[in-house]
Amino acid sequence: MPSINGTNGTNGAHANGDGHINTTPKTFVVNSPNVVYTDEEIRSKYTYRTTLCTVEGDSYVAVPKETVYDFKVDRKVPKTGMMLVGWGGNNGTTVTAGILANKHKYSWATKEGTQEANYYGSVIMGSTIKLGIDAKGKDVNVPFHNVLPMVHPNDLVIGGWDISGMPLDQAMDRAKVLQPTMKELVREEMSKMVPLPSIYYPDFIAANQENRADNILPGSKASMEHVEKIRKDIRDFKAANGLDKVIVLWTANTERYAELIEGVNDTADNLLKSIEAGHEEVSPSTVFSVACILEGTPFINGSPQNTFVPGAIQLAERHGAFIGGDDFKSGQTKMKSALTDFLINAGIKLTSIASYNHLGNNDGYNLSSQKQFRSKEISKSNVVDDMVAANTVLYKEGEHPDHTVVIKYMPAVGDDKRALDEYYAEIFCGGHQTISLFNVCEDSLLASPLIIDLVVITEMMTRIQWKASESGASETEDFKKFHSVLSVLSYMLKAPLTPPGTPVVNALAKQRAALTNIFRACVGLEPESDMTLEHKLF
Ligand SMILES: NC(=O)c1ccc[n+]([C@@H]2O[C@H](COP(=O)([O-])OP(=O)(O)OC[C@H]3O[C@@H](n4cnc5c(N)ncnc54)[C@H](O)[C@@H]3O)[C@@H](O)[C@H]2O)c1
Ligand SMILES: O=P([O-])([O-])O[C@@H]1[C@@H](O)[C@H](O)[C@@H](O)[C@H](O)[C@@H]1O
Repeated sequence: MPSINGTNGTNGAHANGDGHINTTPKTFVVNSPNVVYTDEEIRSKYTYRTTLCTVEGDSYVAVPKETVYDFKVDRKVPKTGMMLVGWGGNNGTTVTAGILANKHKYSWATKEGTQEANYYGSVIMGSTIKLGIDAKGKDVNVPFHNVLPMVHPNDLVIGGWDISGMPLDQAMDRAKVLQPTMKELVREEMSKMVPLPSIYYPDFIAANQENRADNILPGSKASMEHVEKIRKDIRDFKAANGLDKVIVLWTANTERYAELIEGVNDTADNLLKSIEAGHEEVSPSTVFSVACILEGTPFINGSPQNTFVPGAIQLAERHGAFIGGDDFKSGQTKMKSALTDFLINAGIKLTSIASYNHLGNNDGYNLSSQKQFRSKEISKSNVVDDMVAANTVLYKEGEHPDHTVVIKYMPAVGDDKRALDEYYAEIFCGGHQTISLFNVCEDSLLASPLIIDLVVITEMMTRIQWKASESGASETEDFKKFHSVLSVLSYMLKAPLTPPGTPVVNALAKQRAALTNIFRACVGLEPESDMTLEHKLF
């Protein structure tokens, strides 16, 4: 029976960094009547169990509910391109250099000794999931990357756009993120990477970015020419590199919010008309999203602005194109979504969060402009809403902790953001707990692995289809794709975009569990409940 394997999954012994030979298996196959493997695909029959609650009188009645789904996973790992908007920025250059260093298995001298390339900070490449238990009841864990046949980041072909035409070796120097010894190893390859010219509508990003804008397409407002040029860029990149698939990800500057205007961006047709008419409220990121949707290329937004205006979401749904966002959840906010979850679920009443940071990179420079800061303030502030609303014991309807977000631009610290947070909470019988955090986040080194996770998971989602078993659908047809809005990406994002009308989950543990358990379901495995009854009932 074939074992599950990513392109680089290994099942054999391998040496750890310290030379220790580890013989623990890294791949697995599920032996179940509900799972069928062929060379082309994995089919699984999965019973999804939930509890339906209805109010009767002054109480709930909870009824367990079962829905049986068929999942189908295409096992062929495609040759995949990653096109970054903002490729010449701190994140774009850092993720590119990091992938090259891993691909070539580079190591470099640092003051602490020799550093090997790795994918630390990537949930897919750097973490494991519990597969089950062995005969002695001991947990068995396998690399997350081997749960399904995913693209290996080493195999990604990288390209993209930037309003700055600086070749990537120089842009990497401008970013001031990576060790010189590492940069020298990738410099030659990076010097041959030059961003494609991009669209630049000055009003959407800080005026202080104008000096970078030397690599721009004609036109300072939305147009169908811009849409078609971006579509052609994607097709040309795909053809030039013999790619099966391309994923586009926005890691360009944070834009101001676009005003939501009826008749302009409220529907797909109105948005297309507004682009045609060059409406000034259509942002570059929305133009990129429309181009990708029309090209059938998944588009992910790593920044906080409202790229996905209602018309863009409707267009994605109409075309069955995948979109996801918003705003990488890399350090300060990731901590917030974990700490808030822990405090509130421990019955501790969080009453205020003071969330300050300063940073000195170009992102911080752009965010020093109020309109761009406002986009970030929104994404950083809403991250606790679901956790607060879920605890009606601590919080009355509409009650929530005070929450302040401050970001300051301090050039001296560069990409090494300083996050200072104070969490203030009420505890037992009038007590208080004050948690102060000082968290130095090397922002681009935290964001780069998230870019990889977003791209690899998005590509994987394009190869998963489902149908409700009772739907009467035939064995071979009527399989459907997941909804166009990939809320499964939420773990990597501050302000997760969800299908219209569906709830937003920000709690970090729930987000990871959703991703893990959906992938487990695709190979017919139950969610990991952590009940470990085998260790309690004996
Ligand atoms: N930890 C993190 O670094 C982190 C976390 C969450 C979100 N973000 C967001 O990711 C984005 C990138 O962060 P960064 O540190 O790389 O910023 P950066 O300023 O270094 O890079 C942004 C790049 O985008 C380019 N650009 C601007 N407008 C463009 C356009 N219309 N088309 C193409 N390129 C364009 C700029 O020239 C620049 O090279 C920012 O929006 C930031 O808020 C970063
Ligand atoms: O660390 P995190 O909150 O996830 O994300 C970061 C913010 O703390 C920072 O203020 C901002 O400049 C970065 O773009 C990024 O958004």
